[in-house]
Amino acid sequence: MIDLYDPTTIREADSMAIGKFKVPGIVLMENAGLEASLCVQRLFPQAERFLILAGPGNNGGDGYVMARHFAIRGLLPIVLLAGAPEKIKGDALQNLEILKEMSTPIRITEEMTVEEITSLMSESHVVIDCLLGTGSKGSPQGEIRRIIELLEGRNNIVSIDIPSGINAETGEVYSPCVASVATITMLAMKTGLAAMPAAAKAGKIEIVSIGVPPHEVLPSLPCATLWEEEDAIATLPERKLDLHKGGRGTLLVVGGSEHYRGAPLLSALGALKSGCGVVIVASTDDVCREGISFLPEAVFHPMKRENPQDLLCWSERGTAAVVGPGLGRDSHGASLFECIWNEWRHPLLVDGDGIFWLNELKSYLKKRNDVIITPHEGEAARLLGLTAKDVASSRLYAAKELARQWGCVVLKGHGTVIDTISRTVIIREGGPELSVPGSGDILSGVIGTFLAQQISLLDSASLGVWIHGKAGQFLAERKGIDGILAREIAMGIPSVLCSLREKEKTKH
Ligand SMILES: NC(=O)C1=CN([C@@H]2O[C@H](COP(=O)(O)OP(=O)(O)OC[C@H]3O[C@@H](n4cnc5c(N)ncnc54)[C@H](O)[C@@H]3O)[C@@H](O)[C@H]2O)[C@@H](O)CC1
Ligand SMILES: [K+]
Repeated sequence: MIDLYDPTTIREADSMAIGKFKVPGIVLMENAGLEASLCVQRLFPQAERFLILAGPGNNGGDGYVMARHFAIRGLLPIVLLAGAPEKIKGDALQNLEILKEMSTPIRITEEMTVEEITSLMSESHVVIDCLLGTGSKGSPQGEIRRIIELLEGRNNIVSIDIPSGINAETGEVYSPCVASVATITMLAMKTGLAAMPAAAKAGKIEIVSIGVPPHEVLPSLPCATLWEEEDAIATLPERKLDLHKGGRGTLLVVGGSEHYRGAPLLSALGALKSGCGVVIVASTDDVCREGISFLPEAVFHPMKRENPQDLLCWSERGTAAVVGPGLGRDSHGASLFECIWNEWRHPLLVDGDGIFWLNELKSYLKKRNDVIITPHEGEAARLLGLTAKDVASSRLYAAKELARQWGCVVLKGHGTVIDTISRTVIIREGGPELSVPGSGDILSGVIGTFLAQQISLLDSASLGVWIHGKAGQFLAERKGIDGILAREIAMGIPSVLCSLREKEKTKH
């Protein structure tokens, strides 16, 4: 698990290092710049010529320290001051004054032609982006904007702390924005570096010390966490030797309609391939009849769509339910959804058409605190009254807002965000191979399986998304990212689980 912190928390940690631990700010900057310069050399051992683009704040200050340390090592740094050099103050100014006494070239970009700047960019082995850091606000303006535009298309940029032009809190990407091959970030990882779309601008991320132990200055609870394999291993349900299929959970899947017959079957397949004990597919007569040959391991309950209460006969045996895959948008779909939402007494996952009905019927629904909703960006946008573009540009914010309304949300898409108001998890496993029809149905079954085994909402959602993503990744490695069928993702899940269990054994 990688802990993530927003810029406000990082600023408070810097203040604590200065105030409580009495480490002067200029010493923090010295450590940050020295460590960052060493890190750049580890990443580019052959590089000799470094172009340091420095903005007016302390991010620029880190750059002057880096330039000095490159010069000490006999390398060739050049510093370009971008944007209002008269604004430079404090620790950054002091480091600039030191550098001015040395022979390192320092130039002001406003006094240079585009050709001069771009040829320096091309001649350098590494361009170092110290334009904007965690103190930046909104889209880059003025001279900094012009310089970022000149960086477009270069593949030798390393950003310091964050790529200039991202929002380090929300993961938003402004225009223009630096796209880096690596980002060297100070003290701890920023939330915006892990969240899409900004994560795609950061490249490889390295964390360097500012000379104080992070746990001494950062709060014990991070603002968000980035899940890793060890988290999936730690969350796996226990498997005793005398395990009975009831111990693997009993999941009710409610969905399917005239035109969407496959969705509940794929959800059930996802559940069975994730180790669910009993899966009951409650659907139309047709789906149940045809479903038996597709998935004989499932139990089928042909629904009386005019009498949704009939489904509640599974309340005794069932331990969780998924409602929505292919449910349909006719009045039967509405009454089935309303019945399950208001009367099902076990944890519930709402996906697909269930999310449509959640939005339509919200004023008729009882308050529940045991529900996971799994919208993609378009569905999230409808729930929030925003556009899909708004949601895509600020996924962390959208997930938090949905969690405020519904308790636990899985905002699907690359860099899935899971939010329960008090906790935020980001999962980066999986890629474009997962954007295929039925992939979300499989995911609903995977998460439903863990919910049915009494794992918490947050852990069920995180484990389900991680495993689904990893199964996609394994497939992509063997078959590429095009032409994957949703059922192949499900078929890959046992190998993912097996590899997690193997690693679990070696840990004990
Ligand atoms: N003690 C500390 O606080 C430490 C800070 N460090 C560095 O300091 C950075 C934060 O420094 P600052 O708070 O000075 O902030 P920044 O260096 O991020 O930038 C603030 C400056 O940029 C200008 N600016 C803000 N938004 C802009 C925009 N959209 N377009 C153009 N100009 C804009 C502001 O006028 C201000 O002068 C960190 O990212 C890190 O690199 C490190 O040196 C470690 C220690
Ligand atoms: K930067």
